Amino acid sequence: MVSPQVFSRRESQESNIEIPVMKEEENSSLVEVYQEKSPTEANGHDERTKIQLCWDNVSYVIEKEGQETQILKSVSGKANPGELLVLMGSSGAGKTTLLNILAGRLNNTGSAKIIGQITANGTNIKDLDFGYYSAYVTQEDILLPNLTPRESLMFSSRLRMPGNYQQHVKRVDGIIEDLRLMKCADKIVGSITKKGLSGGERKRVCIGMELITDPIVLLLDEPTSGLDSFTAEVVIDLLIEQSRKGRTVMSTIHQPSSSMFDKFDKLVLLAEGHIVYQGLAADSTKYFTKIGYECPKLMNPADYYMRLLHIVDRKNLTEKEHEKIENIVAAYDSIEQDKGNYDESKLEHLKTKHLASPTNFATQFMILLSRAWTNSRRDPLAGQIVISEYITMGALLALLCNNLAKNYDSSTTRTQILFLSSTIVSFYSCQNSAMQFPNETPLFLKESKQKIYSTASYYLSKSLADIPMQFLPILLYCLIIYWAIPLNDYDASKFFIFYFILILLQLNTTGVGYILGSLVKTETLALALTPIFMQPMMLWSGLFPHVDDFPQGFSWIQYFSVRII
Ligand SMILES: Nc1ncnc2c1ncn2[C@@H]1O[C@H](COP(=O)(O)OP(=O)(O)OP(=O)(O)O)[C@@H](O)[C@H]1O
Repeated sequence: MVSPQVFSRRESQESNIEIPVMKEEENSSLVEVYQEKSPTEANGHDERTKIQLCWDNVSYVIEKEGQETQILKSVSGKANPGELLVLMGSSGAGKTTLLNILAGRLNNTGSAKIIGQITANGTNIKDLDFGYYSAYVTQEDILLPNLTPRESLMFSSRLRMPGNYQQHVKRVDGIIEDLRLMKCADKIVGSITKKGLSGGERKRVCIGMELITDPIVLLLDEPTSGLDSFTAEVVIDLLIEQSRKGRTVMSTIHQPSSSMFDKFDKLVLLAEGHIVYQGLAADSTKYFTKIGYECPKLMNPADYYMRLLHIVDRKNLTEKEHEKIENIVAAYDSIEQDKGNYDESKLEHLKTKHLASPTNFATQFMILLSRAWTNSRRDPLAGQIVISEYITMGALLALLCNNLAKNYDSSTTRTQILFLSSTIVSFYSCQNSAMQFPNETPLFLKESKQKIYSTASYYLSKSLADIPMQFLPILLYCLIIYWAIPLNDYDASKFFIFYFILILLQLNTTGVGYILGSLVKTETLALALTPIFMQPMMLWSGLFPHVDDFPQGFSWIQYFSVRII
């Protein structure tokens, strides 16, 4: 077996797009040089496995309020190994839908139906665990903001691939080199609020995260969106390089520059759910000239196609738009060609393989704990805010109630302070954890869909990594109010009981916060949702009214409250 680097060195000297096939004698001599297992080998893929992905008469039908809408209209086509195939078309033409169907990310539901079949080397992808062979790079960059690219890739490799530490390091170094990430490998990824990597670097890291498993089919949704034309071209160059390693690379692209367009191997143009061109990108202008739509000489063909296929209002097509699309579709349909059938019979028949995590629960937990801890300790501001919240509230309470002990009838006030303490802990914990979660939900959903780890290992590791930043502020709060007021005799054991009860409450409401945070997509919504959920829990916590005064049959509700007294 040969490492991918060997392939890339050999192939970079080749200018055409032929898929390199190694001769047996070359292969065996290289085995002696490269004793290390390549990622492909580690994943169980044969080094020479190549996939032709075909889609045959695929339709996607949505049913809404009794009305059926056909998003994809019986489209057929194929993507070959060793080529970069680009999907283009006007907004809403169905590019992402097709890509998602090919990736196996869309399934039949009550309101959506997929018709037709998708095959990989002639086998229906439903009969394969296609995730084993393919990878999908989403339009959004799904990365943890406080990790570096090297750390992100390393955690991903350790979670997804077998091997020892040295093998993971080697694999990650190879990807960093392949994707030209050397300069930024040890910089923090960053986020909207925290400066980090540039858009192009971030996108390359996202591609690297998917290349960790050495997929044979690489699907990408608009990897160049939001990038300037130069950076976008760098991304395209990298995708071409990846395809030359024998991968089948398919990507949707918005508005490529003309020099970028010239680099595409194959082009699939979509209009209103129909494929209207499929073939060599370089031949597309000739084809459109032939059917009566000549691209002006000095115009970027990509711009021309976008204008030609542009529809102002999809629901109300003008007569002119309707006629134009009908003509282009009819011209394409009239071409006699084998559009969606598997024709690379020399490619190996794929066997059903199942995605199985290479790690057990304990390993997943340890890697996830280390990742979550690294990510959260690099965000000191969040911790500082939580500490200030508790210290401020503790100090205010201590200031107002510090002569409580002198007051002979202070039991009511003590009860109120206990209630207030439980409210503070519940609110802050719930709110802070709910706000954290929307940022991590896309990563968690993506990784759990890829069956990289179990939900339990993720939840446990996350809760444990958050503990220091949650236990410490509560300890500071207790130290301030318990002795300053004082809430009890100067008895250390009672102090720890008080602290312990607040910690239990904190763990509980943090869990509630995770649930709320996972229900919404933004921090703002999570913030808005917290009081809606927490306020009723305060209402029936037993302070007003007392549990004994609850309506008959409702006493159970006290257990769903922030009650600690
Ligand atoms: N589940 C769905 N329910 C209703 N409509 C849908 C659904 N999925 C897709 N659509 C509609 O199908 C059309 C095609 O969507 P798709 O995202 O595939 O377009 P696109 O070509 O990728 O567009 P863009 O370039 O703007 O991302 C759009 O009009 C979209 O609103």
